[in-house]
Amino acid sequence: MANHLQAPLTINPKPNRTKEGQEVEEEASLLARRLSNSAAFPMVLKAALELGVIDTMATVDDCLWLSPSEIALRLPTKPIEQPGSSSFARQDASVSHQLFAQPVCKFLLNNSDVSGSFASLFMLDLSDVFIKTWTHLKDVILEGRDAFSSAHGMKLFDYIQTDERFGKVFNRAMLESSTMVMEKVLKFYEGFKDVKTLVDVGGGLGNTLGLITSKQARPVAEAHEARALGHQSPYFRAGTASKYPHLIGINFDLAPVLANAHSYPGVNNVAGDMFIKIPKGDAIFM
Ligand SMILES: C[S@@+](CC[C@H](N)C(=O)[O-])C[C@H]1O[C@@H](n2cnc3c(N)ncnc32)[C@H](O)[C@@H]1O
Repeated sequence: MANHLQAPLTINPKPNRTKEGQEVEEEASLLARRLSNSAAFPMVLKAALELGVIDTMATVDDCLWLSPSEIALRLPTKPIEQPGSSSFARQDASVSHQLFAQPVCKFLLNNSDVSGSFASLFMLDLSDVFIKTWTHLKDVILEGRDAFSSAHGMKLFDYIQTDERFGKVFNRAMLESSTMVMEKVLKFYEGFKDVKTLVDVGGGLGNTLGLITSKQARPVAEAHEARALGHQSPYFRAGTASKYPHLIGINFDLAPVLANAHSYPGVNNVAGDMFIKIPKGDAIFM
C-alpha cells in the first residue's frame, strides 16, 4: 500500500532574489511576525470588554474623542492607582492618543438589550472553558475525537449540565447572536407563510421561534433575569400582531435546557433527544 507521506510534493518555484523577490520575502516575514502575535488581539479586546472600555467609549457623545485617562476615569471598574496622579497622567502626556468608538463598537456592547451585540458570543469563545478546548484542537487529528471532549472529558452539551455559570454564558451567547440573525431573516424571508407547524431542533431558550410567532417581541436574556427586571414575560417591548398568526412553533431541546426556556405565545417547548426522535412538523430547522 502506498505511503501517502512519500507522495511527491507540489513544487513551487522559489522567487529569485530580485528586488521583487526580496519585497515578497519582506512581506512574508512581516505577516509571520503578525501571526506570531495574533493571539494578543482577541485577549486585549476581551480585557477591554471586561473593563467596560467599549461601553464607556460608545456611550459618550458622537464625535467626542477621549484620551486614555479620560476613558479610565469613566470605567465602571476602577484601577487601584487613580488616573490623574502618576503613571496614567505620564502616559497621557507622553502619548497624544485621542480615541473614539468606531461603528463596530455598537455591536460589541456588554449593555445592549440582548438582541444587538456579539459581545457574549465573543466572551464565550474566549471563556476559560473554550480556551482550554482550543488548546486541544490538534487532538481532533491525533486522537480522532472532538476537541471539547478531549479537553473536558465529556461532550459540550453534557458539560453544560455540570457548570451552571458556563451554561448561562453559553445560552446568552446563543440567544443574542441567533436573535440578531433571525431579526434580519424575518425582514426578507417569506417562507413561513404556508407553514402550520414549525420545529426548531435544538431551539435552546425558544427565542428564535418566539421571534417568528410574535413579531417584534424581544427577549430579555434568561427568564429569571426578566423577572428581576420586573417583566412578567421575557419581552422587553410590547409585541405587535404576529406576521404568522397561524403558525405553531415547537421548540425542541434537552429537558435541562427547557427548564430555563422562555414562554412565547404560539410556541410549545418539547423535551427530547434529537438523536432518538424529533417532533413532526411541516418544516424543521436547526
Ligand atoms: C448551538 S445551540 C443553538 C441554540 C438555539 N438554536 C439558538 O440559536 O439560540 C444547540 C442547541 O442544541 C441543543 N442540543 C444538543 N444536543 C441535543 C440533543 N441530543 N437533542 C436535542 N437538543 C440538543 C443544545 O441544548 C442547544 O440548545
